[in-house]
Amino acid sequence: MTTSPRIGIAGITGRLGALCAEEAGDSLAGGLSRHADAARSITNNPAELATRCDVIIDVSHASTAATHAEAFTAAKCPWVLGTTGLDATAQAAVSEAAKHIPVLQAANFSPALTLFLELAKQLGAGLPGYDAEIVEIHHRQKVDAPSGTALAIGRAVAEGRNVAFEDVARLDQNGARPDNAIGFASLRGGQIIGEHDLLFMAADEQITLSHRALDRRVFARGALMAARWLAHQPPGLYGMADVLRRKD
Ligand SMILES: NC(=O)C1=CN([C@@H]2O[C@H](COP(=O)(O)OP(=O)(O)OC[C@H]3O[C@@H](n4cnc5c(N)ncnc54)[C@H](OP(=O)(O)O)[C@@H]3O)[C@@H](O)[C@H]2O)C=CC1
Ligand SMILES: O=C(O)C1=N[C@H](C(=O)O)C[C@H](O)C1
Repeated sequence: MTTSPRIGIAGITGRLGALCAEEAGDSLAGGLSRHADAARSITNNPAELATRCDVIIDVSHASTAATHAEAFTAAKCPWVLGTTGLDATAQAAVSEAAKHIPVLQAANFSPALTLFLELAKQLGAGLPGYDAEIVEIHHRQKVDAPSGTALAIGRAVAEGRNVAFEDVARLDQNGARPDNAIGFASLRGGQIIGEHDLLFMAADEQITLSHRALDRRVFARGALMAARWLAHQPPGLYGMADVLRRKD
């Protein structure tokens, strides 16, 4: 393989996929869409895209994840998966694929948000007994809620507290909060790119960690950084923190 891997984009017609294609520049080897367009090197066949690429960035739709897992595994093609909203079956297919090919799964490709997750874990560990709530706001077209990032933040807090996320997450549940609960609230409207707040609240003080994506390109640039790194890794399941920790 050359040092600049050939990159394919699944979801190339989408808001983020189109930006990833622009950021890939000359490295772009093709795209995947439900509507093939040979003139633009866009196929509707994931297996075909995989034969043309050294790595695929997937920012499409949760319903495609299991099919993509199978196709990219068969082609031995590294897979950067940024799509959110996967159900348990799709997530299991991702984990299975990572036994055979390099897979980098990240709900948020922003470098700052990646560090936010580490801070969330630290705050979870350091502030036992504080109520933790996550508020996220996105554009009116977003299909999944809570956002993948909000869920990742919740998982980081739970990990810091050494509790099982499934036991403490209050998804779609209001009412009184039991100890250790992690609450979620989602707002949708306009063209907001992505806002996440993590609040820790006690009777006598409160701390809030906030992230605002101001330009969707922050995700596209992070996805490209991840793809160029993942193309040279052995099979396994990676995250954005692995990319930021790289020594090169
Ligand atoms: N990891 C990260 O940093 C980020 C992740 N995301 C995630 O990336 C994904 C895409 O986001 P975004 O670009 O805003 O979404 P869009 O809806 O703009 O794009 C998704 C593309 O996926 C394709 N697609 C394939 N199957 C389906 C289906 N069943 N229903 C709808 N679309 C389908 C569509 O292309 P076509 O019609 O041509 O097939 C569509 O253009 C989401 O899961 C989002 O949460 C978003 C931003 C940042
Ligand atoms: O759909 C989006 O737009 C975004 N999705 C990701 C998520 O679900 O967390 C990341 C980002 O917030 C934008």
